[in-house]
Amino acid sequence: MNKRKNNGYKKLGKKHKQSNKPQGKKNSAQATRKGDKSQGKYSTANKRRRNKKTVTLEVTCTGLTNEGKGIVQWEGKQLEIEHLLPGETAEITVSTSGRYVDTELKRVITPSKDRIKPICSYYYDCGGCQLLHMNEQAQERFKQETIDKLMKPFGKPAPILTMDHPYDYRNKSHTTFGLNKERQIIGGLYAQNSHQLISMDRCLIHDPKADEIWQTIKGMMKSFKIQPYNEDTGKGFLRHVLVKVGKVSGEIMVVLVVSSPIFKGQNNFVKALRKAHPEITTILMNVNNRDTSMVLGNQEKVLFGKGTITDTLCGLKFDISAKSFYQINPVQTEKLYAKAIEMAQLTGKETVIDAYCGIGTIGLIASQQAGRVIGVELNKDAVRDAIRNSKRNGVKNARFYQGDAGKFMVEMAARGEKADVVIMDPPRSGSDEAFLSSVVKLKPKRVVYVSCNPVTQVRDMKYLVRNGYEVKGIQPVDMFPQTVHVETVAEIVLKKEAGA
Ligand SMILES: C[S@@+](CC[C@H](N)C(=O)[O-])C[C@H]1O[C@@H](n2cnc3c(N)ncnc32)[C@H](O)[C@@H]1O
Repeated sequence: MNKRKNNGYKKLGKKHKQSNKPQGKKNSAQATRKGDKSQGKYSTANKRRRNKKTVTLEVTCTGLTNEGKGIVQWEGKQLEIEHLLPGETAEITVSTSGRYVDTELKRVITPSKDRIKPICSYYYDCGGCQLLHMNEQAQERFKQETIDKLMKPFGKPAPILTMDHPYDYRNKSHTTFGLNKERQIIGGLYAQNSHQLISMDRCLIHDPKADEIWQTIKGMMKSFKIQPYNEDTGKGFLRHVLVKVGKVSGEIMVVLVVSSPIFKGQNNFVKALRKAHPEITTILMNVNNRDTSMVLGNQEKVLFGKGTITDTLCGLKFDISAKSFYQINPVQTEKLYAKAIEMAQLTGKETVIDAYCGIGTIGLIASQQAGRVIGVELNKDAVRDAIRNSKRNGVKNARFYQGDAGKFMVEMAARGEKADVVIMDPPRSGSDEAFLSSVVKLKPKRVVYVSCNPVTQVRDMKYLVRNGYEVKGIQPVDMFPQTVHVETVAEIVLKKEAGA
């Protein structure tokens, strides 16, 4: 789509493919069929490999990209080197083929004082975390500087809210299974940007209980004659295990994502899993028989328990379904939501729209200080959870609707309805013009924008600023320690002249 026509609402393309491994480690993300597909045709990739020229260089890192990669200059080009830190000199290899550039960190010659030995032995292969080679202060500095740089058009963000114990925080994990060369069952995570399975037994940011559970399942597979699913052949049964943990309630959901609805020995399997882990409160089977990188399919069956878990956040209780979104770091979520509610400046009278509301968490917390709350969310299961959560918490002034938030807002604006505050928390792709143009028509006095992707947030905030709003404050929250990701919440207010 034409960029001008689209006002910048388009996907960004990747110019160079770069892969780097430190200390001469082999490139772990050697593309499987699927991995290759995502980067272009096989023939192009093969041709590229044949024409590749490789040089070894000694370089000095001058800074970090927003993705935490070290920046070095070479022949007038900026190269991005994974796991290299500012000020470090290092030996790297640069392989070129046409316009493609591959880089690899071979050896750090003068290490930065910020460099630490990663405490995870899978770090350089896995790719799930990107900052384990930096100490905590350097991670904090990197995140703050990245957000400061991106948000510069709107003023200086507040200091990032960090986490005291930045491990074990993920309340949701999904594990994939496969066979190794000896045809033994392995389980773990995919290498970054690939479908190469990295066998592991523990992820330091997962809830430890979740890792124990999938390890048990892996151990049970042989005796229950359960084969791991093979994406290339479409054969096998168990694709993934999804575990959701209620950090406050202790309730645990296990979802067995399988390729077929026929689960032989299902009852005995459930019995044996519950015996090994009596702490599991519900077990589901999700059937995903599509050739897709999506974890969950549409068909779901409860094998044990109520099919949801309940957890407590900001003093309210929330039911969470397998397919519903729930923030993955509840400790930091409480800080994030507290900031969002503070920025909304509610007095008890306002009409608040909770857009992209998920299971209704922000809206229901806001309802305690608002006149009424209207929530809108695309995912049917999440809306069902939100309605149930409203009743469960005795909330009388909140309504939740299923649908596209943009379309919902267009219809609200067309009916001439009013809203005082819009709290929006879209997915990584950000919001869209339909939604934002309707915000401009509805003229809420305040917009509180929660985002897990500051790049799309900046794009959307620029739209609002061009159309009568100003950004009053930005609060980054470290919801994803050890990774490059940061959550931000922004306070955006209608300028007096625009509201008149
Ligand atoms: C980042 S989550 C936020 C959920 C919730 N606010 C929370 O804090 O838990 C984004 C939510 O937007 C929903 N979503 C994605 N696209 C949407 C759309 N076009 N309209 C409405 N909701 C959408 C997703 O299903 C997801 O629940």
